[in-house]
Amino acid sequence: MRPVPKIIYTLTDEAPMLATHSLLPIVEAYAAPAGVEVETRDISLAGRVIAVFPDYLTEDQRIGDHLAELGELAKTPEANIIKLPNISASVPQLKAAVAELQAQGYALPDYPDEPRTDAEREIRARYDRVKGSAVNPVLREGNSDRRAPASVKAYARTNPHRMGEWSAESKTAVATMGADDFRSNEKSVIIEAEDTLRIEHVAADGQVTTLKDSLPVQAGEVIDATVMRAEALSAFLTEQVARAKRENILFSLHMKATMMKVADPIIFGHAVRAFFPDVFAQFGEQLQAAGLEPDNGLGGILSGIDALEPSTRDAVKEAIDAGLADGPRMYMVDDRKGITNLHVPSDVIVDASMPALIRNGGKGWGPSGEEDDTLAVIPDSSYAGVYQAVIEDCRAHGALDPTTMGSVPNVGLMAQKAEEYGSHDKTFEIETAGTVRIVDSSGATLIEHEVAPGDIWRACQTKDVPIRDWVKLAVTRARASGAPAVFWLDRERAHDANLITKVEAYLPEHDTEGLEIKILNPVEATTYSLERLRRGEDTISVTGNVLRDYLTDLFPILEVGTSAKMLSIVPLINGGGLFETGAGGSAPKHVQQLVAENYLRWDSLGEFFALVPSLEKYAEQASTPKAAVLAGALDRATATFLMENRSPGRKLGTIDNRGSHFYLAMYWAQELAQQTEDADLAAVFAPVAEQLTEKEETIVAELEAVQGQPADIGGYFRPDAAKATAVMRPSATLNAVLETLS
Ligand SMILES: NC(=O)C1=CN([C@@H]2O[C@H](COP(=O)(O)OP(=O)(O)OC[C@H]3O[C@@H](n4cnc5c(N)ncnc54)[C@H](OP(=O)(O)O)[C@@H]3O)[C@@H](O)[C@H]2O)C=CC1
Ligand SMILES: O=C(O)CCC(=O)C(=O)O
Ligand SMILES: [Mg+2]
Repeated sequence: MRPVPKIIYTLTDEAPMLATHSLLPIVEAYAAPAGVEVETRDISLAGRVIAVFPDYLTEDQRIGDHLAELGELAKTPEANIIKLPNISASVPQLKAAVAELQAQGYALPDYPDEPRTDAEREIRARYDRVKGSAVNPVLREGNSDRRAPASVKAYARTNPHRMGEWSAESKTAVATMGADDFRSNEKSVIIEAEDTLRIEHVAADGQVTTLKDSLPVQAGEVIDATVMRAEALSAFLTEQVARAKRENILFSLHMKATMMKVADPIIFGHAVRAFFPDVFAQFGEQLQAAGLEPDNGLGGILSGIDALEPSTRDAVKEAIDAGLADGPRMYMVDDRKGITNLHVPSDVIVDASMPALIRNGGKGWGPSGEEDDTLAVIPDSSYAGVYQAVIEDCRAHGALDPTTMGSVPNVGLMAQKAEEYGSHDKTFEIETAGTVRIVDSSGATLIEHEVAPGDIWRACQTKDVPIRDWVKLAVTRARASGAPAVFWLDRERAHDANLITKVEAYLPEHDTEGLEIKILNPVEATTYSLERLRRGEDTISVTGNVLRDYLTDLFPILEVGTSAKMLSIVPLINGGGLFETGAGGSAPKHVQQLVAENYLRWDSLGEFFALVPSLEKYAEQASTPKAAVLAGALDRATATFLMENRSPGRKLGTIDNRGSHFYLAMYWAQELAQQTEDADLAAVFAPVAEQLTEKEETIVAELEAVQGQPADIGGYFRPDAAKATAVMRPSATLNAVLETLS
């Protein structure tokens, strides 16, 4: 028997999770009369921690492994999952979540920084399953289609967001290595037949150590390996610190330590060392002995500093202060709290931070709250040139204009952990000089690199089925939109050269008559797309997984001010649907604001946009035409919502997330009451529409009345459900109207 179709709404973290406490009851209430089944699954950071330690917890504390369950579901045609952003935890975030759960009575083990015993290694392995980007790669069993809906572009054209001015004299620049990095050392092969490979280190004396004994591969799969040279990386970072100081601009490092969860924290650690050379020259050994590694940032060192004996502790603090005073001014995460760019590896993630810098006229925030030009350091040169090209374009032509600019939607290759995003279980920090090689089952070496201690070696894999599907999706989108499609691939890069042969082989499988399809390297593609963008023209970017991540924040943030308003669909390869909400993250700053002043400025447009295709998919999966009626009405309601400008304001006194949900509910009910496709639904929703419309003033007043005082949600990573619901549903009038639907 086939499983009963249902929509799975994910419970995640931070702002989107709080928003769910208000929005989901509306969705459930509206779904019920249409016979649409909606269920939830908990994939929050706290939920995932709980799920991997059942043996440490009481029966009623346990949660099943919902992520694994959804990962299996995503491989079936029945999948219909609405995925909100979740925390991809860095080590400091993971430790904070564990501490909160322990304080709530969950007897979880501490996170072992340096596991020594087998028991500790086993605990660490469980935490490693939760760490970093552990959710998205499991659910993304399809490629990505992210774009700004036409209604959002129309809204931005008439209500443009603020864009900082760009000066031709701006000293803002991107610094990247260009040699001895991942891009320049990359080697790539296409696998001919299914096999199981292994990764080995061969020391100078011939001793062979297995780094990974089983790497199953399929025919047609692209396997790459590359290495970043530690010595060159250190020298490069030291030079950038000096350059920022010399040019008197802000120093900032932009990485993705949450997704590249092995390589990027190591690179982050190198940057901390480069910024504070004296700290590590003088106290490196003591810090290491106390487990205070720079990979978890300056914040990790400062928070564990009491482990040092008092005189050393004070001397380290002094040396850090001296380093901050002597070095260039640092780009700040929060200047009032003294949180620098190098405090926490997850605070400044490249996808969200670089566009924010560009949107702001190339200015970052310095230690005294001042705005200034910035040296943005992106060590690996694979994609850094994209940002440099945008910066040069803005310097030459000024800021982009949201009232006239076109759009750059994205078709991204991401299925089955494609490319760099699947590299973390194949990334190694090298201990001894020698070579690292990938060997097939016959013993033949496919790829090898010479390595030195400290080098970061990594392998990536990209399966053939996803590549084929990606080419098809690109053609489908080009046909549907009429825009040219550009594959951002670089013939000079080993992996990309292999992808180009596949793209050239698979394109003829489709009808491309009349379509404009190009292959350009990332810098050329940026320039080409920007020229068109400035002329108001649209250009589809067809990219690999990392550029997908980067560009689906970059262009939306420039075009419509935020990536929260993106439509983000993942047509799953086996026929199901995954509907991501927006393209941004879980907005920790918004939670701080809610707790401080009971105001949540999270914009749920991404959720509204995801619900429409999810309901359409449900209509098809469950043969329930009423679901399609709900979808159509929601689509029209969302357009009204945008036109009437019902998104949350940024500040107290306007409607926030909760008020925006009320308006959506009102417009949605009005549309359902008015439509003529389904008389039953029209009859059910007529009184709801009438009451919501009539009571608008009362409901808005009830929602606004709570603003301005602190709110208690009883936890950050795992709030108390009843408290969070009370905070997020403060309008008795609205709740009573929704109640009539149940
Ligand atoms: N899909 C996913 O699951 C993703 C998860 N993450 C995770 O999210 C967390 C935070 O990452 P961070 O780098 O701070 O990026 P965020 O996208 O969370 O934050 C950057 C800023 O984006 C804006 N923003 C994002 N979404 C919305 C929304 N719906 N409504 C209003 N504003 C929004 C806000 O700023 P402003 O309005 O001031 O511009 C916010 O402060 C991390 O744990 C990260 O790993 C990150 C990306 C994607
Ligand atoms: O999975 C993550 O950590 C972040 C995902 C992300 O930023 C994206 O897909 O745009
Ligand atoms: Mg992203």
